[in-house]
Amino acid sequence: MQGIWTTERIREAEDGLLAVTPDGELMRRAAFGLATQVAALLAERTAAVSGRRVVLLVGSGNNGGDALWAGAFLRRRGVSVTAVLLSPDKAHPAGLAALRRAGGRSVSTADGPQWIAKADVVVDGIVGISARGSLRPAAAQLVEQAEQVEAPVVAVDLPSGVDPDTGAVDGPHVTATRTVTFGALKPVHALAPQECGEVALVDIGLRPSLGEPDLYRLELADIAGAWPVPGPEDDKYSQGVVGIAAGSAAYPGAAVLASGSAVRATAGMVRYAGHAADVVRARWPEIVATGSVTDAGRVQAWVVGPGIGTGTEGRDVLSHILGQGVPVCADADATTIIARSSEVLDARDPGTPLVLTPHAGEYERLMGHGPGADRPAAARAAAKKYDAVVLLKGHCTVVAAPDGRASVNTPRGSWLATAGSGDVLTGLVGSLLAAGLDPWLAASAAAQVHSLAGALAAEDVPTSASALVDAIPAALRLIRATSH
Ligand SMILES: NC(=O)C1=CN([C@@H]2O[C@H](COP(=O)(O)OP(=O)(O)OC[C@H]3O[C@@H](n4cnc5c(N)ncnc54)[C@H](OP(=O)(O)O)[C@@H]3O)[C@@H](O)[C@H]2O)[C@@H](O)CC1
Ligand SMILES: Nc1ncnc2c1ncn2[C@@H]1O[C@H](COP(=O)(O)OP(=O)(O)O)[C@@H](O)[C@H]1O
Ligand SMILES: [K+]
Repeated sequence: MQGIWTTERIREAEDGLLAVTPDGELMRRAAFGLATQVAALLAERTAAVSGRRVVLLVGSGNNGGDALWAGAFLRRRGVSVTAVLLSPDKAHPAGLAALRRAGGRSVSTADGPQWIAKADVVVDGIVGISARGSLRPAAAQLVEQAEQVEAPVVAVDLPSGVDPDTGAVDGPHVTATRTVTFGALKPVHALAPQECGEVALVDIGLRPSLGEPDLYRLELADIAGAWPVPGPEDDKYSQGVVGIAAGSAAYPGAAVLASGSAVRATAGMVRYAGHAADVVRARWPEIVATGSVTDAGRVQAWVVGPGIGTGTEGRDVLSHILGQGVPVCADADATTIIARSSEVLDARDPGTPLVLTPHAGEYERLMGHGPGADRPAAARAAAKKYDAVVLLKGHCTVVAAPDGRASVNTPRGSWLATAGSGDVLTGLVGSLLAAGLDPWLAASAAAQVHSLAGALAAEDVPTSASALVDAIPAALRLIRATSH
C-alpha cells in the first residue's frame, strides 16, 4: 500500500530531519530530483535539453527555493533559465544566488509574460505545503498565460492554488502536466489527480521519520494479493456465498447489474432474493434466485439496497438482512432507509461488519450536511457515527473504517459517471465480504477494480454499467498479470 501523509505530519518529519542534516541539504536533494524531472520532460517534449528554455515561477518560500536550485542544476545542462520573482524581496536567498551564479536570470512579474511566451517548460514554484487558498492575482495571471501558450507545467511539490490536504480547488490554480513531490505523497496527490498530472516522488530521506500514514492508496499488488481465487481445496461454497437483495419487478436493472457484478467478481456462489428473480435468472443462469430474503438460503454476506425502494417492504428486507449476523453492504435505497430511521440498525448484530456506500446526496441524508471539501474527514466522521465502513463515492472515492483507516481511490478518468455504475460497485463489495475480506480492504479493493473496469470498458469513449460488468474479468486479469 502506498502511504499518504498530511502536511502537518510532513512538516513534523521534516523538522526532525532538518535538525540532523547539513543546512540546505534537503532542499538540494529535492531540487536535484526536480531538475531531473524537468530535463526528462524537456527531452520528451522537445527531443533536447541543452538550449531549451525554462521559466520558473518563484514564490516567497521554500517551494520557490526548490525551483531556484533546480534552475541552477538545469543551467549546468545548458538550459536557458529565467526566474519570475513574485515577491522579489522574499525569494529564497541561497537559491537565487545559486541560480545567478550558474548564469540564470531573474525578472519581475511585469517582464514575466515575454519569457513565458517562449518557454518550453514552466516550473510552478509559487507555493507548496504552506499554501492557503487559491492563487493570488499576480500569480494567477502568469499561470493563465502559461495555459494560453500551452506550455507544459511542472509543479514543485504540488500544483499551487490547490489545497494540499484536501485537494480542493476554489479559484485560480495550476493544472500541472507533472508534479514532482518530495519525501512522501500528500493528500493532494491522491485527491486532485486532474490538477497534479503525473506524480513523481523524489526520495529525500524522509520516510524513516514519518511513522504510520494518514491515508492509504492500494497498489495493484495489494489487490492481487487480497482478491480471492479458487485453490485446489475450494468448492463453490468455500469461496463465500453472497446474497443480493436488489431491484424490483418494475425496476429489475439494479438486480441484474449487482448480481452480475458479483458473478464476475469471484468464483463464489451468488444467491438473489427479490421481485426481479425471473429476470436475474434469465440473464445469469448460475445464480440461485428466489422471491424473498426469508427463503434465500445461507449466505456469508449480503448486498442490500439498489432498487428495493424506501417504503415498508424495503425496510423489512433491510431489517431482516441486518439481523442475519453476516457482513452487509447497504447501498442506495438501504442508505436512505438508514438515514431516515436509524433504528433500523438496531436489528444489526453487534460486531457484524457493515459497509455503507453513499454518494454525496446520500451522505447528506446520513449526516445532515454534505461531505464538504475534506472528503477523508467526511468519510471518517460517517464511519464513526454509524460504526461502519463508509465508501464515499465521487470522482475520488474515499473508504474509511470506524478505526480511522482511510484509503483513496484515484480514478482513471470519469467513465464511471454512468447510470447503474454504483450497482456494479456494490456487487463487487458484497462478493469480497462473502469471501471473508476485512471490510475496509474489501471496499477499497472493490473501488479500484471498479474504476479499472470502467477505464477498460470505456477505452476512451463513454461506456455503460453493463459494459462495466463485462470488463471486470479483464480488470482482474490485468491486476494479477501486473503483480506477478
Ligand atoms: N522544509 C524542508 O525541509 C523542505 C521543504 N521543501 C519545500 O518547501 C515547501 C514548503 O515551503 P514553505 O513552508 O517555506 O512554504 P511555501 O509552501 O513555499 O509557501 C511560502 C509562502 O507562500 C505564501 N502563500 C501562501 N498561500 C499562497 C497562495 N495561495 N498564493 C501565493 N502565495 C501564497 C505565504 O507567504 P506570504 O506571502 O503570505 O507571506 C507562504 O508562507 C515544500 O512544499 C517543498 O517544496 C523541500 O525543499 C524539501 C525540504
Ligand atoms: N465523475 C466521476 N469520476 C469518477 N467516478 C465517478 C464519477 N461520478 C460517479 N463516479 C462513480 O460512479 C459510481 C456511481 O454510483 P451511484 O452514484 O450509486 O450511481 P448509480 O445509482 O447510477 O449506480 C460511484 O462508484 C462513483 O464513485
Ligand atoms: K507549487
